[in-house]
Amino acid sequence: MEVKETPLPGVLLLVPKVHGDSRGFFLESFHAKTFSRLGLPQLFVQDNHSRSVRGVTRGLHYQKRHGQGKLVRVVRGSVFDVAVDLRPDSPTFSRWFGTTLSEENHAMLYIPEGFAHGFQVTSESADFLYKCTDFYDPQDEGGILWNDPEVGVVWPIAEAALSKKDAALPLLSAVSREDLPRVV
Ligand SMILES: Cc1cn([C@H]2C[C@H](O)[C@@H](COP(=O)(O)OP(=O)(O)O[C@H]3O[C@H](C)C(=O)[C@H](O)[C@H]3O)O2)c(=O)[nH]c1=O
Repeated sequence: MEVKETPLPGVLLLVPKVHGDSRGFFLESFHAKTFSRLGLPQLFVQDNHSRSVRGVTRGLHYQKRHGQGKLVRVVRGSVFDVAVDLRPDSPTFSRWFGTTLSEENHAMLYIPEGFAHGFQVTSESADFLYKCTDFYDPQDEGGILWNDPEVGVVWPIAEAALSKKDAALPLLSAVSREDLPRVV
């Protein structure tokens, strides 16, 4: 597993070793001992799979009190994946980091609690899989608008296809401190 730090402390880019042969390839997408060695969580309690078409932008989401660490990857197609630091006292508060995750590069991103997460599909369709360190709690959801100018994410596709919920998310400046992710 190749591990690269990002400009956001705690957000890590992970590229698993790919064992290719005439049949195709094999890779380990998660290994508790490797994660323990990297200081990453070993316990993920929920796996998710979403499929989206080109231009769909999901996010920027987080959970307020039951923050979810997320290990995200793409098994078909490609996305531009983004993490935004929403830890109020962090020196990188409101800073974002983005990278392409795809079936070609096999790259994974680990996004800790305290960050908003979102992605935009850059292929015809994309299958997005991720592991979460806490359970989904719809009453605990928070989010900020995908194109909040204060955050300034540079998305590959200007015209995002959004859910009604995401189109109505607030700007970061309108989110009170108690509605930001709780940092344990
Ligand atoms: C997140 C989630 C959703 N759902 C149900 C609720 C809705 O009936 C349906 C779609 O939910 P939503 O529109 O919130 O899905 P996304 O827009 O992909 O939300 C996710 O988008 C960004 C990228 C994230 O990182 C979060 O994991 C999550 O907020 O799935 C569940 O049953 N379990 C879940 O864990």
